[in-house]
Formats: sequence, structure tokens, C-alpha cells
Amino acid sequence: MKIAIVGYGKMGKLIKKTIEESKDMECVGVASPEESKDLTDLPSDFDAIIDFSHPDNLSGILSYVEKNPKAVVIATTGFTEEQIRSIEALSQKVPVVYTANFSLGVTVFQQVLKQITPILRDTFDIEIIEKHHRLKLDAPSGTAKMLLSAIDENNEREKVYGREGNSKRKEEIGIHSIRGGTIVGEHTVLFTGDDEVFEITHQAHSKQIFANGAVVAAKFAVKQEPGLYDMNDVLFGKR
Ligand SMILES: NC(=O)C1=CN([C@@H]2O[C@H](COP(=O)(O)OP(=O)(O)OC[C@H]3O[C@@H](n4cnc5c(N)ncnc54)[C@H](OP(=O)(O)O)[C@@H]3O)[C@@H](O)[C@H]2O)C=CC1
Ligand SMILES: O=C(O)C1=N[C@H](C(=O)O)C[C@H](O)C1
Repeated sequence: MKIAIVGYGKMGKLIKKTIEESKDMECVGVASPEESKDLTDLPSDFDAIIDFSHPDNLSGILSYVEKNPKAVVIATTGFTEEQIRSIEALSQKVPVVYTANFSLGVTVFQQVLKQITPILRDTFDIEIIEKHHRLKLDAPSGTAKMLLSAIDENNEREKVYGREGNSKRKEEIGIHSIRGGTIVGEHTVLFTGDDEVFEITHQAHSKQIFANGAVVAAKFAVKQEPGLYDMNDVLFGKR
């Protein structure tokens, strides 16, 4: 299987290495702003695009795929609502796997939240805490937003980003972002009741888990009909 990579930062480089070390994959090239290369500069005989870059690169991916249909794996975070709608529109033409976190742990974390939140939400307060390395551009993390969607599927709760001088109200979910050093990625959902606390934490100890997941997602995507898929579809089958 042949892959074109978009973005040649920390993750783009790791994806390239992971593909080069695999027996059944090949990288046809990297579209990256630092080398002034876009997808049109690469050989066109590839099967899937893997994007770990920046939201500003989305328009280039969309216009390329419009003319050259390919499976697309989108890992980039920090998109606007409008950009997310354009990813949904793209998925009507080609298979798209889009997730803010390719790890098995976070994929299962979402399922657990969907099961336990209905039991706890009326009596426990809920807060999300995410920690990442100092170089991360977006906050809150894409994963924190994804966990929030699993907790508040119908978008009923008010969201408080950070907290300044107001007490916690029952109908709020607080989201807190911490940046420092080389933390790969840590996400905690804290359920606090009267006299008891229940929390779940996922820690990424290496970026390799994301690269491995994205490669598995690309192998899945090339076999699918057009549609929008996430990591639950990739690992556990389309619901
Ligand atoms: N879904 C998942 O599992 C994961 C997702 N991510 C996400 O992937 C993305 C990349 O992460 P990472 O590799 O660590 O980030 P890096 O900052 O190391 O790399 C980002 C890449 O995007 C390019 N870029 C930055 N700003 C712009 C811009 N304004 N326009 C076009 N291109 C730009 C950079 O080019 P230049 O060097 O020239 O700035 C670089 O090639 C992030 O959104 C991150 O949140 C990360 C890990 C896991
Ligand atoms: O930028 C990162 O590094 C990461 N970004 C993703 C996110 O925004 O959730 C996934 C992971 O936590 C690492």
C-alpha cells in the first residue's frame, strides 16, 4: 500500500519511519510547508493520505482529493466547526478516518464514558483535565473535545474552559489544559461526588502509539466505501 504524508513535524517524521520499517507499505512522499511541497508535487499513484499537520493544510487536501479521489486519514486537531463540516462533506466522496486520538486506550475510554456518564451525571460533577508538551499549538486538545462529546453526547451541558473566580455549577463541565516539557499526552475525566471521587486517566508514553494506529486506520480506509469513520470503526467494526 502506498501512502502520501501531509505534515513533516514530529508526527509526520514518525509516520514516515513507521511506514519505511513496515513490510507492506511505502511512502511516495511528504507534502510539507517547510519544503514548499504540496500533494500535487508528489507521484499520484498512491492509495491513501495520512495527515498529521495543521488545520491550514485542510483546504489543500480537500482540493487535491476532489480531483484525485483517495482514502484519507486525518489526525490533525484544532479544526473549526466549518472545517469539520468540510471533512464530513469530503467523506461523501471518499473514505475518511478522522480521529483526534489513534490509541486503543482512548478509543476504549470513549466507550467507557458513554456507559458510565448516564449513571453518574445527575449526582457527580464532571471535569476534564488534559496535559501535553510545551510545543502543542491547540488547546484544549482534540482528544479532550472527543471525550467531552462522549460525556455530553447531546451537547446539553455548559462548558467552562479554565476557571476564574466562579464556583462550580452542577450543569457545567470544566475543561482544563496544562502545557509543559515533553508530556506526550494525558487525559483525565474526574467525576466528583459528595465524599467520593472517581477518575479515569489515559497516559500516552510514546507518540508511536498514534503512528501505529494511523497506519492501521489507513489499511482499513482503503478497503471502505466512502464514509466518515473513527477509531471505533477501525478497531471494532462499523456500528
Ligand atoms: N490524532 C492523533 O492521534 C494525534 C494527532 N496529533 C495532531 O497532529 C498534528 C501534528 O502534530 P505534531 O507532528 O506533533 O506537530 P508539529 O508541530 O511537530 O508538526 C506540524 C506540521 O504542520 C506544519 N504546520 C504548522 N503550522 C502550519 C500552518 N500554519 N500551515 C501549514 N502547515 C503548518 C508544520 O510545518 P512547519 O514545521 O513548517 O511549521 C509541520 O509540518 C497536531 O494537530 C496534533 O494535535 C498529534 C499526535 C496524535
Ligand atoms: O499534539 C499532540 O501531541 C497530541 N495531539 C492530539 C490531541 O490534540 O488530542 C492527540 C495526543 O494527545 C497528542
